[in-house]
Amino acid sequence: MNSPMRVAVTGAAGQIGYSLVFRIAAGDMLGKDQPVILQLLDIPQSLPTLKGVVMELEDCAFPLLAGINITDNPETAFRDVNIAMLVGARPRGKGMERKDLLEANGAIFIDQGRALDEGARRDVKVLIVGNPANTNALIAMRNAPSLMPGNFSSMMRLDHNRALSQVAAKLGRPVAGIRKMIVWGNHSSKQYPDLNHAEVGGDKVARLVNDPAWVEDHFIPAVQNRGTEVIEARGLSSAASAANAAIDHIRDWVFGTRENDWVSMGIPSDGSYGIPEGVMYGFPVVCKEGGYHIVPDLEISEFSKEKMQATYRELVDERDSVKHLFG
Ligand SMILES: NC(=O)c1ccc[n+]([C@@H]2O[C@H](COP(=O)([O-])OP(=O)(O)OC[C@H]3O[C@@H](n4cnc5c(N)ncnc54)[C@H](O)[C@@H]3O)[C@@H](O)[C@H]2O)c1
Ligand SMILES: O=C(O)C[C@H](O)C(=O)O
Repeated sequence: MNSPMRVAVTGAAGQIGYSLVFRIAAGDMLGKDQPVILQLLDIPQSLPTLKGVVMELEDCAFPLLAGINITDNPETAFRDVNIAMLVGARPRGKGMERKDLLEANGAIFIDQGRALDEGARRDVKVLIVGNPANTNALIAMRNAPSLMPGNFSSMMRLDHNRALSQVAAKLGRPVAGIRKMIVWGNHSSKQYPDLNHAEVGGDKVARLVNDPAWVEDHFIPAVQNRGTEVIEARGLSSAASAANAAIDHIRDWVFGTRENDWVSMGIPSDGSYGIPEGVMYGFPVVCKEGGYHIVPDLEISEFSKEKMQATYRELVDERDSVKHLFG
């Protein structure tokens, strides 16, 4: 058996937390031979609820669960962590855009960035889920100057999985056969789900779909607006699918993406594909040996370039509105 890995989850008493922590403890994220210690953070008002979650974790008698700590102090939560999943933040309600949450949520990521900087392992993998995830991730990263930018990521995987699912349904093919999907940019309604490079069974998805109107008028808006649709239907934002995407994101980052495929991750932009440095942007990445690289040399159409720049511009606007929160 390996020695335990420490996994911090913030907002652990919330909806996503309730779907996430049980799956981590069951070994769905780090493997069936990897013990975990859960370091769960929430605000003082939510600690009574969190104690109930801990009781249930105990009652599952998970063989891989080597310890549980709960706290309302980010420094305690992030001490020596290998993985930090920053979920805790307010969700949007009906009629809101995710960026409307910046005011309420942005400041959370100052203290959490500082606490990661102070206490996390130097090779910590940080995933920001709390919305607006890309810009919150930028705030955390900018408040953690002693960690590398590459330690930080934001979640595009739910959008990526939604896009896979839309294509699988359109083609009547198993979702596992669809490869090389991309969701570029911001986790917002301006994101750009791009199926131009996607393949199934060696064929190009775009050729099999053969319906540009479906791509523009159905596929792209369906993926962009799926979060809103879930909120309309449930009265609450996506939780189980978000937790599932967070597990997929970390699992692939740790163990690598499958052969001949890639995933979408929000990562610090480095100038690739005409996206200047300075934002957290969804790119196609291959993960390997605990790291990742952006998939190079993809041919980008004029239509795609325009959409990629539009989602970039929104990220710049978000960044400019929270500059005062950077360390
Ligand atoms: N990136 C994505 O794809 C994606 C998908 C779904 C939801 N989200 C976002 O994830 C966040 C959480 O969603 P949820 O449905 O679990 O919400 P929720 O309201 O059910 O839970 C949020 C939890 O965070 C806690 N919290 C608030 N401030 C905190 C702080 N400073 N430190 C620690 N914990 C804190 C709350 O007490 C609560 O327990 C929201 O911002 C939501 O919009 C992102
Ligand atoms: O839409 C939301 O606000 C929640 C989440 O970001 C989602 O995409 O489901």
